[in-house]
Amino acid sequence: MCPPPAIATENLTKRYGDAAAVTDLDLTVESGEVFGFLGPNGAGKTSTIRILTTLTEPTSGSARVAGHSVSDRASVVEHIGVLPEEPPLYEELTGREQLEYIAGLRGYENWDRVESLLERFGLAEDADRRVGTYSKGMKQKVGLVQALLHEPEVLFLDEPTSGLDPRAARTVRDTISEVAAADTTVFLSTHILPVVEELADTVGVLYDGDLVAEGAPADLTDDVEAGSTLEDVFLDVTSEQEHERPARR
Ligand SMILES: Nc1ncnc2c1ncn2[C@@H]1O[C@H](COP(=O)(O)OP(=O)(O)OP(=O)(O)O)[C@@H](O)[C@H]1O
Repeated sequence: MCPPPAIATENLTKRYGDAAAVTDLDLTVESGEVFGFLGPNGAGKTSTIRILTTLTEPTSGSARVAGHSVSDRASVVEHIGVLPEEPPLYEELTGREQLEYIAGLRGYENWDRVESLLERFGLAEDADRRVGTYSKGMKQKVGLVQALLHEPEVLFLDEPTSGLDPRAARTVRDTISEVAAADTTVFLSTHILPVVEELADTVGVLYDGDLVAEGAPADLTDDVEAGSTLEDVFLDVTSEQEHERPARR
């Protein structure tokens, strides 16, 4: 029997006043896959992620994550890890204290894993310095480690390689491959399309709150023309939409 999808939304809608950010979104992400969530600025990606991670409520429609309704915040939060655009960190804690604090909140006491992740992300030497003294990239790495520390079923990553140097970005991509190989579902939102091309099993393109293309990267690129890239798909789909629909806002 197939496991239930890791993420399933039905008619999911988010409005801010009169402005629609997400409109009747029907999205299914199968368990264990890496889903690349693309879309131009303002398409509604962050709003969708905020609903799926229970940070905001939908205006209408429904969503389930790891088998639980997003209205059941406690159950969803237990099964997910989140790296938002701005990682939530306590500047006054050291890197190690930050991770120990988050691990403690989750009742996760595998300190060896904390140490090995610090090592892996090149943070071990600076682990006893305050987070407030870290560079943007170091904060991003601590944010990622705290998102995946407790081995969540579903990992939400919003621009995970933002601000990282090439070596750190490589570590992040390798880490995503590894957690995906260990059956974690990864919901990956990024504008860096080669990362999606490398890692995603399925890609969805959001435009003005609607899902306008979805499929395996190779199928989507074949639909444009042989030899094209995901960037070509993105440009093709979004310019088609620009011509087809009047500005909604
Ligand atoms: N708190 C808010 N109040 C009002 N409007 C909002 C709010 N958050 C988002 N929006 C609007 O909703 C729409 C979708 O925004 P969202 O941040 O979800 O897009 P995005 O795809 O994540 O964009 P980006 O790629 O630029 O991060 C935009 O028009 C944005 O201005």
